[in-house]
Amino acid sequence: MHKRKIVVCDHLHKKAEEILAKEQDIEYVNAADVPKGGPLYEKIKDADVIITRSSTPVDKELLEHAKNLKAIVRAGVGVDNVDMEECSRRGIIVMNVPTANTIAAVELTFAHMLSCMRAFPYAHNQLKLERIWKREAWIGNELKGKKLGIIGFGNIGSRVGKRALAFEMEVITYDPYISPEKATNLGVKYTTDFNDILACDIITIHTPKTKETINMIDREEIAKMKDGVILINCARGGLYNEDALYEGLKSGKIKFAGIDVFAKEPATDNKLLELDNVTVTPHLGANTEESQEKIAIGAATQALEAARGISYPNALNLPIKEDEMPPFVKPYLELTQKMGFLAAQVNKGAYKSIKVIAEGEIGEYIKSLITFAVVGVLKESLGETINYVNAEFVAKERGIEILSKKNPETSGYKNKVTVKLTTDRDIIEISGTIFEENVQRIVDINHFALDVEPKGKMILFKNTDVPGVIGEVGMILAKHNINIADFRLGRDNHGLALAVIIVDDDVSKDVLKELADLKACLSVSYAIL
Ligand SMILES: NC(=O)c1ccc[n+]([C@@H]2O[C@H](COP(=O)([O-])OP(=O)(O)OC[C@H]3O[C@@H](n4cnc5c(N)ncnc54)[C@H](O)[C@@H]3O)[C@@H](O)[C@H]2O)c1
Ligand SMILES: O=C(O)[C@H](O)COP(=O)(O)O
Repeated sequence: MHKRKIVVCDHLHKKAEEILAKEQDIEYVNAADVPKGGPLYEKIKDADVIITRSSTPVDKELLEHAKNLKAIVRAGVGVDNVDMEECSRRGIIVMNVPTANTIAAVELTFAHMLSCMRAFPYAHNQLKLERIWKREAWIGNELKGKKLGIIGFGNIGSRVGKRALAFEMEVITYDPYISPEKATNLGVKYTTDFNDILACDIITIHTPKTKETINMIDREEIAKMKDGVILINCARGGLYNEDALYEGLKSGKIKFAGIDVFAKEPATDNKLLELDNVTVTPHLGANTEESQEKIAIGAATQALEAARGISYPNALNLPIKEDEMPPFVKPYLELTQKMGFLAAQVNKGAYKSIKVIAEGEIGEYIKSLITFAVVGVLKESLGETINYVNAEFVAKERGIEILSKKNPETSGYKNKVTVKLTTDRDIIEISGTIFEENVQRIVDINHFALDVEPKGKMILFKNTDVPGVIGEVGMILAKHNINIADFRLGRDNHGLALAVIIVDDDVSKDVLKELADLKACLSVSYAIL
């Protein structure tokens, strides 16, 4: 039996191994202790799926060594260690395991906040390491009554807000991507003015690391803050500019900072460590037994599903989210892919453009239809290496123009999709619709009206519409023991006809040649759907 290989690249809770190691169809490799770079590349060179945490940089170099990789499971939330664009270009699906570590990160945020308020680690060290009992040296402050500014009000930020209210703090949040009610319903003030956050006593950030959020707090922002402000970062290093943070802490403008994450990790030589008004932890936001167990179960289960090609839960770079679409859309997507595949088999040549025309309500899903059409067309030449993630990248790289048109007006069908494939040799246009009960039908090929189920072995036979042709075609097929399962004919007003003949048996090149040699034949092609 061919086994699919799953490699775990970082330390996970033992539950992951319990789930993965017992599966008969899976080759499980634990590479958590394998050094990054060459030794790890050796382990992952034939992996189907890898599971990583933030310590494995999933960059171009790693991907270059993982030629068989189909999916990556990031056992956690942040995917800033993953080159998403490169993964998409290569058709690799990236998933994360959101929410499993939310509470762990929320509670660590409070650990830092309280530690900053009471200089907890310094008092602790003085007593424990120096055996000095000096109570008067450690006068702290209380959370009660302080104003907390939360940047990013997602899973973690919102729960930090909820708990801060229990500490009787005044809470305000800045997150332009949520509805204000998400905050106000909890009793948290919502602002679109970042200055309101900068005016707070304590500021904590809970956004992902993106182009927009890197250096979100820099010298300029720190200058606007209250003297003696406290800053917490349990999200990602670099969201607060580390040089600016260092200067602010050194000058006393920032009274204390609680930092779990660093721009470069491991951060053993980070200059923030020299200061005596920071509390630091080595990226422990997700490190609780509870959170790691949940993450391990989630990551292992997702990796199994992906390795078996069953599903891709929490996929981040899939352009199509089928579960968010109304049920009528899916059959159209499938039909569109089949029409693309049929078009590519019938119109062989160098692809110039792929156009999708959608009529009716289905037009709302034109982007997804395009993806499916492109996958259908390119599957003919690229086989299984093309998928919904890399389809448009690959098409662009090959210089294939992708065109689309939405037509709210319909031409007799409630919804209709047309795939038009232009190659250096020909143009083919195939239209299809879905009838009641999800029945897929091709209703037009190059302006010949037809009614064909897109399924099985199909001969497309174009001829001058003269008597006797059907008989001649039937005779040739019978002579070669090819059984006709269905015969559909489209005719135009110019004396031409197009037959789509569905057959039960394989059709050889010789048979196609015999058909092509018939006097009335204008073209013949063969496709298997
Ligand atoms: N220290 C750790 O170990 C640890 C653990 C878990 C998560 N994290 C980090 O915390 C981050 C947040 O996690 P989450 O689960 O709450 O994610 P989430 O996606 O639920 O929330 C992120 C929030 O940030 C907001 N946001 C994005 N860009 C913004 C911007 N420019 N300004 C303001 N808000 C913005 C989003 O709208 C969203 O509401 C993760 O991306 C991860 O990097 C760190
Ligand atoms: O983004 C996350 O989920 C956290 O930063 C945890 O990262 P880790 O899995 O490397 O601890």
